[in-house]
Amino acid sequence: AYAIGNQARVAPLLARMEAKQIARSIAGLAAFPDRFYDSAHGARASEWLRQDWAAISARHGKVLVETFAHAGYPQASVIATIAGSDLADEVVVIGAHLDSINTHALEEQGAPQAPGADDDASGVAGLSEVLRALSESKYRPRRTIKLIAYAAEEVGLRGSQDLARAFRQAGIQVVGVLQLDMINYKGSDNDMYLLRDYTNAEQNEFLKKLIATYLPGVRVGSDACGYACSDHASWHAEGYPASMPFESSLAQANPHIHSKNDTFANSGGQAVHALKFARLAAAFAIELGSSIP
Ligand SMILES: N[C@H](Cc1ccc(I)cc1)C(=O)NO
Ligand SMILES: [Zn+2]
Ligand SMILES: [Zn+2]
Repeated sequence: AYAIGNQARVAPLLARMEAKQIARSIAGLAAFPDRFYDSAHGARASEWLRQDWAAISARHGKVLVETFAHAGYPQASVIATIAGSDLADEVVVIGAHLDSINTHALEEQGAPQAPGADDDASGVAGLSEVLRALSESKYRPRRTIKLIAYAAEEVGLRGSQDLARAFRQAGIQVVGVLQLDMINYKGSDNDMYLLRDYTNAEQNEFLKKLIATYLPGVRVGSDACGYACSDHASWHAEGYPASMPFESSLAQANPHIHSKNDTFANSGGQAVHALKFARLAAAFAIELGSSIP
């Protein structure tokens, strides 16, 4: 059952999370000409993130940062693992995708052709801020927590499909998955829209309770993609509980995505919206990571 019982730990940790850190990470990722799954840039972005996560988590001392290579293309997924204590064989996953589309446009003086600031540097940057908060507080969960930046989402959820299948085949007990894909463009009145399709309804209710408990004032709606629109669907397909809180309603989604105009400036030039999602992801990881079994 979903329990909320770690307020004493979660509240101060959320308070230490900052929009400016998320903005820094978005800038680092959006600076690549593209993060296409099959380009040299895309492979370099993966290595950049591995190094960034290793540096962020060094002070924790018990975070393992590794890459997961995929067959057929150079971009690797990046995984940060915080090993659990007494329930270590149960795993909580929070994810985002590292790759961007490739516009195949001529490079204009090296100007980024596919910065993917919102789709999905924002989600990866949100994970980086969760990692920083967990590392600085030296948090030790009961269950194992994995932060995953997936390769190759834009070309058919290929990175997360490899990972979800590998976890299923290894019989890994994933108790919950949260996907952050596009979290920084505030296009609608509500702050978050929980996707109804390819997700787990009970876990979505738990997310609403987490928001009510830890994110007062954040307004939640729901919507449906109508298709497998991000990596949560890969985990759902393997029978794992998955959820995706989205930045806006479908109708008011960021119009700049999948173009060279998906810039940080076009997502408002700040990461205040993304911070809400990063805090939700941290609360999800800690409460599910340490709840009573
Ligand atoms: N298809 C998704 C974008 C996307 C995701 C959810 C919704 I609602 C609308 C649009 C994508 O490009 N993910 O990388
Ligand atoms: Zn996309
Ligand atoms: Zn995306």
